Amino acid sequence: MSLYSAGARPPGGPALSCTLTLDEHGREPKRPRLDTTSHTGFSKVSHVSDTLCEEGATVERSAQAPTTLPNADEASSPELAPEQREVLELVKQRQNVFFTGNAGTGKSFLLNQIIQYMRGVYKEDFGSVVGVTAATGIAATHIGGTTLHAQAGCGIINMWHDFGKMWQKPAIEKWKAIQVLILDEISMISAELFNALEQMARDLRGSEQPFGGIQLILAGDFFQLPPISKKPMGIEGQFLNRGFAFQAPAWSRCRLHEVMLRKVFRQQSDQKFLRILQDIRDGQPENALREVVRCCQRLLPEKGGVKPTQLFSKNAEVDRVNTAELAGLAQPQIDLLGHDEVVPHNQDPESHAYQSQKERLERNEFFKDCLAPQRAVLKMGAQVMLLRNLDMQQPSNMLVNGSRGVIVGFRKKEDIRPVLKEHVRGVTPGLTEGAPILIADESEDREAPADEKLRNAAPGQGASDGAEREPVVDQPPSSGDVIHLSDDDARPATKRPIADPHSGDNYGQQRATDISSLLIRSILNQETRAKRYLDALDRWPGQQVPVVRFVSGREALMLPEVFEADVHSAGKCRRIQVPLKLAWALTIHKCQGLTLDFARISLKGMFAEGQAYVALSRVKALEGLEILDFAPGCAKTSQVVKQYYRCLEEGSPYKDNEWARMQAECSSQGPAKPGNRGTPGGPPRGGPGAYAGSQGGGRGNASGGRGDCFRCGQPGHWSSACPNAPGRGQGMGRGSPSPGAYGRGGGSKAKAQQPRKQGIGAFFSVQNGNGASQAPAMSNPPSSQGRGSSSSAPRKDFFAPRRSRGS
Ligand SMILES: Nc1ncnc2c1ncn2[C@@H]1O[C@H](COP(=O)(O)OP(=O)(O)OP(=O)(O)O)[C@@H](O)[C@H]1O
Repeated sequence: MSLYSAGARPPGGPALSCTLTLDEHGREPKRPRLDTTSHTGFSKVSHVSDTLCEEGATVERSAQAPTTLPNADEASSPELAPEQREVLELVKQRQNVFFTGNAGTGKSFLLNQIIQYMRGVYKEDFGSVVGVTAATGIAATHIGGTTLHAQAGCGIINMWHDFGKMWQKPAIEKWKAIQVLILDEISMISAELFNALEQMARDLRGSEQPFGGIQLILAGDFFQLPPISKKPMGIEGQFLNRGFAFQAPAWSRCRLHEVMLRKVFRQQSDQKFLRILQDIRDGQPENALREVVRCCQRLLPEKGGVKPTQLFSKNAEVDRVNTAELAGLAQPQIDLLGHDEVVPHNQDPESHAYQSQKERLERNEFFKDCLAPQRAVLKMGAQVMLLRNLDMQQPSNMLVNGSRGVIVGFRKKEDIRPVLKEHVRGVTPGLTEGAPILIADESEDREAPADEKLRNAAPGQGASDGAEREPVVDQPPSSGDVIHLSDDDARPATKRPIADPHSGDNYGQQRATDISSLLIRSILNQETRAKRYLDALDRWPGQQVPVVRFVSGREALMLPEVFEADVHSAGKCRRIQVPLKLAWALTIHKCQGLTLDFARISLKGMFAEGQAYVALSRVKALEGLEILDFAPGCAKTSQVVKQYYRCLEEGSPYKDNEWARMQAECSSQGPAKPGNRGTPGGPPRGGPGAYAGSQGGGRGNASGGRGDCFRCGQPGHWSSACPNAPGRGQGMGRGSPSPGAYGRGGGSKAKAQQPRKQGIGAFFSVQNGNGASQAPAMSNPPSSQGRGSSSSAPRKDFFAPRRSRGS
């Protein structure tokens, strides 16, 4: 089955042939379409190749997964564009799909449709069977998912051995249960990560099928932001996050049906802007940018009191703008300090191990990098962004990491505690579903005007001492069913009962109702959850909890959340803080995936390929765009990506030497190449497993284990025939000898004589075309002699011709 459209020549590519056949169900294929009103410049609208049939290869799914998903009414959306429908069909047929297209072609929109469909199919199992993920937290917000890292259970990968976390029980269970993996913004997933996860999925699931038989639904646009690769620090085992996902051997292994979405929805009302964006995307930005600057270097007015979102390339600019905007609000400042703590693995405070783990944890970068600031400085009216996913079980109510809103009030901790306590006891005090939200208003009863209080406040008060200034009780922007009480709702109930015209409650009940109705819905009557929030609230030093009205119209109390990071072989770092960040300005990396009505964009300091394109393509029309500054050469396009898309258009396999180059880079710095099974002598080399072993206390030394099974660490067999692999008897959870427990050698296939200690180290290998495991490209292995170099030539599977694209 092949679908091609006849049409114009792709930029730099040959004219496309037109081959249309009926599919295997005898359906007429979707007609190729060229949308003259909003074309992306690609002549081929859809590219679906089905070499699974052509090559006689079938992708085996896990036993419990049906081969074709049933129809679910939810997904029969008449609004989908033809290519979007094409993708949905493939999804229903349980094919692996990658769909791409210009910014605004509805990739995330379609993912949401697919997710809705999957919910209909899997019903209550949806959460465990379908992994909804994106490359970044913010991108995940648009599809109600989580980051790929969180779903995978590996967290942020700094070292190859971090993949070892996936051998912990919860992660293994997740990987075993999952049948579908949805991943948005694939452009930001590196080849190294994609390859590693594909390998890990196979190992964890005990299946040699691509991704262990999980159905893959990948979306993204490689012309947008690339993966953030890391600077080599000369550290053994450092994970550099290199390459585009399509450069990974795993990409071709997954036999993806590639579909190009062609209709741009976002800018469909502004053809001129659409052409400009296309030129920038194509790598011909000079005239296009000149035109943008000519049209848009002017001040955009506020709309309904809302300022345009400002986009910058760097965090420093974002912070500067947010701080200035906050200062411009004539409202008292509320300083909320977070609670930081560390939890060493070792539980004996007298022990040396405890002390050293504690010190390591205290110095950990988590406390610098944590999204939630140690000191959150907020005001009424501040534009904020949510840093957590909340109420994910309720699609209509969902508040996701990245949701933007405005602070409309504060509630006192002392008023919230009793309400939470009631929920811990399973009682919902005074809560009526859909009860009106009560918000304090400025009143004649107030002791002093807010700004007067601010003037009276001692210099520095509330800034660093953890004591908040008086909360603002100003009238927030109004919303339909909000009742503005002329009182501070924190006032003791006995002092001034106020009748609620809707419920007739007195003030005391009303206050509880107010707080209850503002609570994250998933707390209601869920004792454990309520208890967790109560614990966090008690440990958090702040006294005022912000109420945020989100763009969706929902208002919610932003109770402190626990932000936590696992630090390998040391313990946990923790911060308890309200999950909010100022958001008048955002970095361009944070805005990928957003559609903005109007934006003020700085084109200065762009450092990544695709960055200018991402920034500019957020808005719908030139009239909604203000350019702050401009630097020549700000719009960069990746030549690799251009070539990849050319191949996609032509239906030819994409090949480059990048994967091999990454490996050569390793071997040039040391004689061993990743993937080699050990050479006698020397420390463990040759792959993350080896580094994990070495980091994990010198396991995998010269004395043993080279050539050990990558799965169980035992000598005498290869991982592909591991008798201890999951699904072949023995589980691989904590406590069983996990591959990560052992270092791996490089070089020869000599079997180790001595199994090493067990533990949860890292393990990671790449399967070559013959099913033999090899380690992936490593960065900066220290040079040493005696390491194998037998695989210095590019491995066959890295360059295996992709299945034909059907022409
Ligand atoms: N079939 C459709 N019908 C109506 N509107 C659509 C459709 N598909 C997408 N849209 C709208 O087009 C806009 C852009 O969609 P979306 O954000 O999903 O695009 P995208 O391809 O994911 O963009 P980006 O690559 O920039 O993240 C959204 O406002 C979305 O609601």
